Amino acid sequence: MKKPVLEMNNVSKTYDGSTKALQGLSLSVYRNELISIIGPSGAGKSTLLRCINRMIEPDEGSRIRFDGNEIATMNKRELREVRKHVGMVFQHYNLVYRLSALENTLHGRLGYYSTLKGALSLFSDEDVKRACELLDSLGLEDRKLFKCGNLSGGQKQRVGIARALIQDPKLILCDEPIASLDPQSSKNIMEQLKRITRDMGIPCLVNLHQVDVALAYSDRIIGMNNGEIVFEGRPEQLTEAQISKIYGASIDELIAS
Ligand SMILES: Nc1ncnc2c1ncn2[C@@H]1O[C@H](COP(=O)(O)OP(=O)(O)OP(=O)(O)O)[C@@H](O)[C@H]1O
Repeated sequence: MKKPVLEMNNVSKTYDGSTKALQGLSLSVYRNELISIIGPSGAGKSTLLRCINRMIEPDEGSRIRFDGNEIATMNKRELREVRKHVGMVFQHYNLVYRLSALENTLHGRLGYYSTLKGALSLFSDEDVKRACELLDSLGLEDRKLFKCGNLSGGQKQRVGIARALIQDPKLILCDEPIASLDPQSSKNIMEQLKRITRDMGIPCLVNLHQVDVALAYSDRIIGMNNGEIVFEGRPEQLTEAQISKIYGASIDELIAS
């Protein structure tokens, strides 16, 4: 039987002792899967992604197995080791704008270097070569030495993807990766994520606000409402009634809003 890369069981997150952002949620993620997470604002999508690599600490009793290891109870050193293999792509890119696309990409390797070498940017020739190849493969061959602050939104996000890929990730988490992009750039980024999933076998878990994008690119869609999974299935299984259940509103209301 296929083994999941990520297995979440009974994961909860309560903020400030009262806001139940995640309520006993379970989810398995397999290789070669692009999974979209959709749901209204406040449903818990970002919290879910951030609990996976413990950028947010889940509640006690939550179980998160990644690549065969239990993350929820790991110490800091073990967690650092795991985080090396979990790439993250952010809505606002999280790039250092005064540095080049190449330097930002190389930052994805920092987990593999000593603090001193990293601080001095002493990256190996091999890593520099790989960073260049990744930027080439993402259509940024003529932008490698551009400062990231001077790149377009779509180009910035492709640098964000290159930085995630150079980590040698076993999983990529994307928190609203297209929320700040125009439709053409959004399409390009989703196609890149699809290519990564299909050709490199790296599963991507993607938070999205656009149902049409989720339908077009996902192998599986997770619908969340109020910290719970209220739909899980293939795009063709997502009916209008299911969409209303996820968003707590009719399709007409959603289109009008
Ligand atoms: N740091 C925090 N402290 C307290 N409450 C928080 C914190 N972060 C999130 N929440 C609350 O947890 C719930 C889930 O938030 P989360 O950001 O995960 O939702 P989301 O589905 O990603 O929303 P959006 O689509 O608007 O980004 C919300 O009620 C939110 O107000």
